[in-house]
Amino acid sequence: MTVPESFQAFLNENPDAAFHDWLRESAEPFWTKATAHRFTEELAEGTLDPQVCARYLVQDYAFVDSFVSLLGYAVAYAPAMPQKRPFAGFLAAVTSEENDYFLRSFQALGVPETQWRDPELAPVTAELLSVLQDSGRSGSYPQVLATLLAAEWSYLTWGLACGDRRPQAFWMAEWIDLHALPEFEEFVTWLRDETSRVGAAATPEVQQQMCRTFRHMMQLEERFFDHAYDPEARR
Ligand SMILES: Cc1ncc(C[n+]2csc(CCO)c2C)c(N)n1
Repeated sequence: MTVPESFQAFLNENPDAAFHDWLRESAEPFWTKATAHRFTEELAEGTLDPQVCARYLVQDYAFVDSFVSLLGYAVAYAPAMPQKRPFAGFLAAVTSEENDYFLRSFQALGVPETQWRDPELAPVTAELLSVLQDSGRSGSYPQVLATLLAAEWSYLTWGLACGDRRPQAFWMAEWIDLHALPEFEEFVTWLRDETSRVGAAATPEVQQQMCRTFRHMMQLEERFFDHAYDPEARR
């Protein structure tokens, strides 16, 4: 089944659909591959190889650092206080509790400081960082929304799919918790509604750009998980 190229055509076929439905469906098969990946399944089952987990977290620490800057752009570009507030609240959370999680995990997994502080970036990480940077510098609120929503909504989706499975090891259990907490779900639900509000009112050109960015992000999210298993793979 193919997804209509424009949001208007998608709406004609699905009159009750929201803009974010079009984004998600247009991002297949990557959406499903990124939200039901072997990595998150092994995380939930507690069978994830600590070395795979360490490799992932080192790259992700670099990712989250750039992600925080993108949230800063969201605060700047958001039209008014009702939108700035949720971004600012989330920004505060990501720069406090989450940073602490990474540092404790690096210690428990035996990752030396030189490695997490100044890691050699995998090609997929470098590509992700440049998408974040380009979105941030674009000056476009819709573009920032599409990028943030891809990263957040996909993580919430696998987080909720873990259900109540929590392995013994804190570096696995807490990584699931971070992406399944009610506060996180509340923020992502708000972000999804905000993206749909802005996307539905945007020009067809801006809608296309949001759709391309969301799909590209999802492709990179899948490759990001793959990399933890096969760091030498080149794609
Ligand atoms: C490659 C990659 N993509 C998305 C996320 C999701 N994410 C980035 S920052 C943040 C805030 C709260 O955890 C969340 C959910 C990630 N960690 N790594």
